[in-house]
Amino acid sequence: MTLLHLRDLSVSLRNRPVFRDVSLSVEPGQVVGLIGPNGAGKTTLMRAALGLIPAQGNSSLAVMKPRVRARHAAWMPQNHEIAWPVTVEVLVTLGRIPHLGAGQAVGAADRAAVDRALAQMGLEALRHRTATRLSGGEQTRALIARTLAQETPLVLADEPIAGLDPAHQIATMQCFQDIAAQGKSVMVSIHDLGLAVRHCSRLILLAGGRVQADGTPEQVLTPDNLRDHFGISAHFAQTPQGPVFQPLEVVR
Ligand SMILES: Nc1ncnc2c1ncn2[C@@H]1O[C@H](COP(=O)(O)OP(=O)(O)OP(=O)(O)O)[C@@H](O)[C@H]1O
Repeated sequence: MTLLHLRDLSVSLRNRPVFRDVSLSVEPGQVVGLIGPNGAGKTTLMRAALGLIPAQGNSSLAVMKPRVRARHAAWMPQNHEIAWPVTVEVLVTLGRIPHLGAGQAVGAADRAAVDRALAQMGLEALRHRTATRLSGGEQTRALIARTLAQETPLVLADEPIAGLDPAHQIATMQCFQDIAAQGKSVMVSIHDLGLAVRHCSRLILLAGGRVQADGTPEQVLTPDNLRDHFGISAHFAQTPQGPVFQPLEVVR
């Protein structure tokens, strides 16, 4: 079952084309890293795929009714600010709203999903703290937990690991791999190519208004693509500890 299908998706913002004719499918079991330089259109692509902004072409998510879509795809936006001074537990429980009927109270299954999400993000000790009084990285983890609590087949996350410490960056990417191993999929925009090559099964390189490459990290992070679309050179090696990618120099 395809979890996301985009066909010829194009977006212009204020009459400026951001990207055009993007076609792709996301199948179960994938951690898809959406990569590209600043302003390439990664956020815009995910928002258009979700139907949050107008687009030309087709997105299988955008045509769903909001309630159906919220059970199919969870969305973590790039802005990691929390608006309300609720506890972490309450914030994460908000992820269960798509699963509740009108007026239906949170039940045992919802509480279990919240507990799982808190554990996945290592937030048990913070569950009764006021979310707005957490550190920036802790707030980000709470928002990831809310997204996970939705327990959808597909997760779309916009730079979720930005601002996390190294251990939590790795743990979060491993959590996404665990989700994919359950037959779900995660699409994540990410600037840290070192973590992307280690934890993403597939990379989609968006640049110059187009998908420039789509495949395994080895297929996408070629010296030519790194030079042409990121303006860098890099060291990319397979090691006994897995693939290691280190950006080296700006080459333009
Ligand atoms: N509301 C808007 N109105 C007009 N232009 C916009 C708007 N939002 C984004 N853009 C433009 O669309 C382009 C793509 O922006 P987008 O945020 O999708 O890029 P991105 O790849 O996510 O970037 P980053 O890596 O910096 O987060 C940029 O040129 C940006 O200036």
